[in-house]
Amino acid sequence: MAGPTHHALARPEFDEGPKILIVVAPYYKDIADGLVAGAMAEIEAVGGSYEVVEMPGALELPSAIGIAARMGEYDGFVALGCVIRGETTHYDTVCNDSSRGLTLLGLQGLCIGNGILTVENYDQAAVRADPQGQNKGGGAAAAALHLVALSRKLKQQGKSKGLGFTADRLGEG
Ligand SMILES: Nc1c(NC[C@H](O)[C@H](O)[C@H](O)CO)[nH]c(=O)[nH]c1=O
Ligand SMILES: CC(=O)[C@@H](O)COP(=O)(O)O
Repeated sequence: MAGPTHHALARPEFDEGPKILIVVAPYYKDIADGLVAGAMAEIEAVGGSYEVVEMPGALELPSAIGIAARMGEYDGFVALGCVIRGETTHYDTVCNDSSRGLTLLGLQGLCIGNGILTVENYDQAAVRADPQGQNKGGGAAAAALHLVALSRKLKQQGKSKGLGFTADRLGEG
């Protein structure tokens, strides 16, 4: 069923292309491939670069980002995967804990786009993963890029005002 159109922000602009880590769980491979394609295109569109790492399932994505963030190499992260409801309550665990993990990392200052689909069936996932469809991979990348842009802007403002910037992000300091 068609719903209201979502408003998308204009793409942020960068003097220096951001380096993004795409962390994907190819638990449903075709779905994951569509999500990654959409994310790659969005990052390329702003002159950014990316690397891709795979994890077994959505539950591993927050941990993988937490580990990678400690390297201090990436400006932002995109978490991609798909959770389809099964017969047991495991669906709720995977959906809720993957989302909670990403949110907690985000609140610590990491720039993360959440592109983990949480759906009832494969068809719902397919239309959301398709870069020519709902393009949720591209949307997750766009979210990460907007956070990177905000982070850089605020750091720059801090510098121009002669303020020290507190290195309180994971992987800094
Ligand atoms: N059921 C789904 C999973 N389950 C696997 C978990 O994410 C995790 O890998 C396992 O519990 C080991 O820690 N993962 C998905 O990405 N999608 C699912 O539908
Ligand atoms: C996401 C899930 O929970 C699913 O893959 C697991 O299915 P089930 O609840 O039937 O074990």
